[in-house]
Amino acid sequence: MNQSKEQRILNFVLQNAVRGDPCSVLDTIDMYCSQKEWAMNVGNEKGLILDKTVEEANPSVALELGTYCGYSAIRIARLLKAGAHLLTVEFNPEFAAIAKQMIEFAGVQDKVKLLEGPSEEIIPQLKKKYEVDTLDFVFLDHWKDRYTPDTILIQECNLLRKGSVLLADNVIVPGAPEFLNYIRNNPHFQCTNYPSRLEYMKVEDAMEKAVFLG
Ligand SMILES: O=C(NCCc1nnc(-c2ccc3[nH]cnc3c2)[nH]1)c1cc(-c2ccc(F)cc2)cc(O)c1O
Ligand SMILES: [Mg+2]
Repeated sequence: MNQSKEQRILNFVLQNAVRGDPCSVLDTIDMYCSQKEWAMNVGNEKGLILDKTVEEANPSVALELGTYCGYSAIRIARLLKAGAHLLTVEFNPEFAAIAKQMIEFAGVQDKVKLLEGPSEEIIPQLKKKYEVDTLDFVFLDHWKDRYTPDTILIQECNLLRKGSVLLADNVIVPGAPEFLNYIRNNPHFQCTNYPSRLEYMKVEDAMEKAVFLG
């Protein structure tokens, strides 16, 4: 049975990156996906916006929706302070299996908890089952039509506190118009747009930051 693209990316990392070195894993994924096969990792250009937002938020508890191969989970985890952790949600079992291996190879597995299943099921379990009080940072990078319902669900589950930071990928391509409309017209959020490029392409994309005002 021939390999999936995600398996080829993982194999390229296992053979070419430095075990235990997150930056080496990120650079190797970016090299493969810019030279050999495009893949929907946040990439290095939008990755720098993600880095700055995570550093500014300096979260104790972070949530990522949409793990994919684990690129942004590694990107976030490498910046977390001692004792901080990232919960990342992946719906697709094949993606989850690849991401688990990628995260372990990068050596950040102690900071990352990979949760398999649909976000709409997992979000309501975060307080009781995963012992979350509130989320300091949320990275939205899953199905674009889930950004709005999951942002509403996160609020309904009382998971945000004054100053919680949401960052959404792909608000131009593939696009999340309903989310932009929802979040920019919501008085409980202070929004900032960060124009960028679609990963590995000369195509315009953007990220949207939304700070919860309480
Ligand atoms: O679809 C994307 N990302 C989503 C993957 C995912 N990985 N996991 C999930 C999940 C996780 C829990 C869930 N719970 C419920 N639905 C769920 C979906 N979704 C995506 C697509 C593109 C893209 C751009 C241009 C193109 F021509 C084609 C594609 C670029 C990007 O940066 C993306 O992030
Ligand atoms: Mg994305």
